[in-house]
Amino acid sequence: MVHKRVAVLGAGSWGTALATVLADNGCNVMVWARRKELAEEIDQHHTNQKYLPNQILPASIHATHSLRDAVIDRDIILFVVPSQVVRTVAKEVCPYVKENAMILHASKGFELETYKRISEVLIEECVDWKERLAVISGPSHAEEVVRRSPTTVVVASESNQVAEEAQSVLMNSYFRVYTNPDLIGVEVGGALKNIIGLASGVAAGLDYGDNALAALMTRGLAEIARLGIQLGADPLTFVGLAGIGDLIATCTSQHSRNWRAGYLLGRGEELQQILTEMGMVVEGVKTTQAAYSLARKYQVEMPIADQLYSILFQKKHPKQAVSELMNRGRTNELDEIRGFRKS
Ligand SMILES: NC(=O)C1=CN([C@@H]2O[C@H](COP(=O)(O)OP(=O)(O)OC[C@H]3O[C@@H](n4cnc5c(N)ncnc54)[C@H](O)[C@@H]3O)[C@@H](O)[C@H]2O)C=CC1
Ligand SMILES: O=C(CO)COP(=O)(O)O
Repeated sequence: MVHKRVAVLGAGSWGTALATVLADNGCNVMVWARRKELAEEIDQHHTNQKYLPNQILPASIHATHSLRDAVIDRDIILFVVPSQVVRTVAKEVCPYVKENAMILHASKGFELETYKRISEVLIEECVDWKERLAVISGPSHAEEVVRRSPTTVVVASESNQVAEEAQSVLMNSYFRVYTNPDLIGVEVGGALKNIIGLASGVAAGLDYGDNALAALMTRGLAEIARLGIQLGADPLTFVGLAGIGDLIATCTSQHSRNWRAGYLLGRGEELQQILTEMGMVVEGVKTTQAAYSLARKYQVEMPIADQLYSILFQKKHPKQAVSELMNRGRTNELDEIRGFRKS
């Protein structure tokens, strides 16, 4: 295995977990943390108590508060910050990133102002990155990865060589990495599953059972695929790890911040209060806004996303939203998946 020099930009739960995988694989890892105290905690005490409590990190992981120092002379730059701040971080590091460095990202969302995918945002900020960029996605809760619990992910790139290089750097005995050429589908699947994760949490908060969960996941996947196909994705990607795989992990796990936020909404708590108390990124909230607009732009039906939008931003009662979903006009399952609908 080639031992690369990697910068991990973002010291939240997922950045720290991916840093652990890379350190286990013998890479020289430098994590960038926005807060100086967190950089010092990771660098000197080998912990990240806020995001991954009670976990001892490999002592070989170093951390810095300086973005410039983090990326200088690194072979791989891995972006793992919340989707809405990718552009700012990319703009700041672009001048310091080594020529030919591989650019990876693991963020799951769209940029709200532009509705762009994260790879599109990265390329806009640094056009040179286009040929050497890949995304990591799939069912991978950070809390389980740091325990070295068996996990499978997918890396997608338009360049097969870049995808295979990323695969060989990340893969190990507990972290199995598949490649996929469908960058669009993998990014869209990773982003949109958070909407259905939130909706599944709402259903649990309302004390609905397995039937409702199965309905949300199945019909949720249909609407993810409908929008994804319009955005240029390969439909088969949605039956892979970045589609159904991540949907299962998010909709059925209490590790999921999206599921938890949805659960509390279903229990009647206020969105702002939930987000403040959680203190972690809940990507599905902004992704629901993006999907609401994208569905209209591309004229795609996304009834679950639409109802979740009304719960989140228009104070619709979750039970009312469920009633409206159940009482939609009659339809044919397969026509809907294919995107055909009787008016
Ligand atoms: N946690 C997980 O298990 C997984 C998370 N992801 C994705 O990874 C991305 C990052 O998520 P997590 O690490 O889980 O988040 P987190 O909530 O654990 O931590 C957020 C991180 O972003 C930083 N941050 C917040 N605002 C910032 C700003 N303005 N500028 C720079 N940094 C800022 C915080 O300081 C913190 O380090 C998200 O897109 C998420 O969907 C993907 C797969 C698994
Ligand atoms: O993407 C994830 C697991 O694959 C993490 O989901 P949450 O952001 O909902 O915790």
